[in-house]
Amino acid sequence: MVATLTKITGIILAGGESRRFGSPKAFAKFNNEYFYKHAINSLQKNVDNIFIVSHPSIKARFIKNKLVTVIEDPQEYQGNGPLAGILATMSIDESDWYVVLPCDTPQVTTGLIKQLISFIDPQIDAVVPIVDGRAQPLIAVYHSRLKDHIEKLLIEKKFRMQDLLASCSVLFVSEEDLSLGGTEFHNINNQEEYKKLKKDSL
Ligand SMILES: Nc1nc2c(ncn2[C@@H]2O[C@H](COP(=O)(O)OP(=O)(O)OP(=O)(O)O)[C@@H](O)[C@H]2O)c(=O)[nH]1
Repeated sequence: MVATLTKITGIILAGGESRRFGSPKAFAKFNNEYFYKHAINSLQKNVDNIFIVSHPSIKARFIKNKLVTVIEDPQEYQGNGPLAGILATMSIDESDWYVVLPCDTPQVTTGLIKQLISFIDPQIDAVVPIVDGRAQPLIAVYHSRLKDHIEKLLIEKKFRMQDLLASCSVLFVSEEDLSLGGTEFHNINNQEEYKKLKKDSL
């Protein structure tokens, strides 16, 4: 729970197809924990509640509890990418801010999420890190006022996170602004990257 009256919800995106990986990435293991569990661990001390947004075929496999709810993408946008998952959560949960995480960055930390939240400012719509010169919109914080805008983008078939970033007020934070361990943003797309992750952690 955060120490202010601002309500913050975590969104774990787990509705992708994992085609390159070959099986649902949320249930790959790192350090004896499912990938999605690492996302929960990094969020739980920083947010008031957590939504996992997944698809019907794997929804039942996630462990739910008082903090964690599992939902699906809106049917009309299933398979259209992360924006639908963010909208699904904003539509049923009333928070001020939403911390978004993918389910395939098992090295994400509580400290990183805490730092991202520390940049929240009522004047902006989103806090998005820039790592290795690239914006990281799937490990970022979004204000609830973006809900109608995200819905409009989806109706217009603008499904890319970039479409959102280009049309709202974003505070981009650099690697220098964040004290990083270096691996927090590493996402796992295929078996080769997964093997390397496990090897490097030995
Ligand atoms: N809720 C939701 N999450 C998604 C969707 N598409 C991707 N994600 C999530 O976004 C993150 C990054 O996804 P990607 O690795 O780009 O895509 P993927 O579909 O999981 O994998 P590939 O099929 O190999 O492209 C992962 O956590 C996915 O589960 C979607 O349509 N809905």
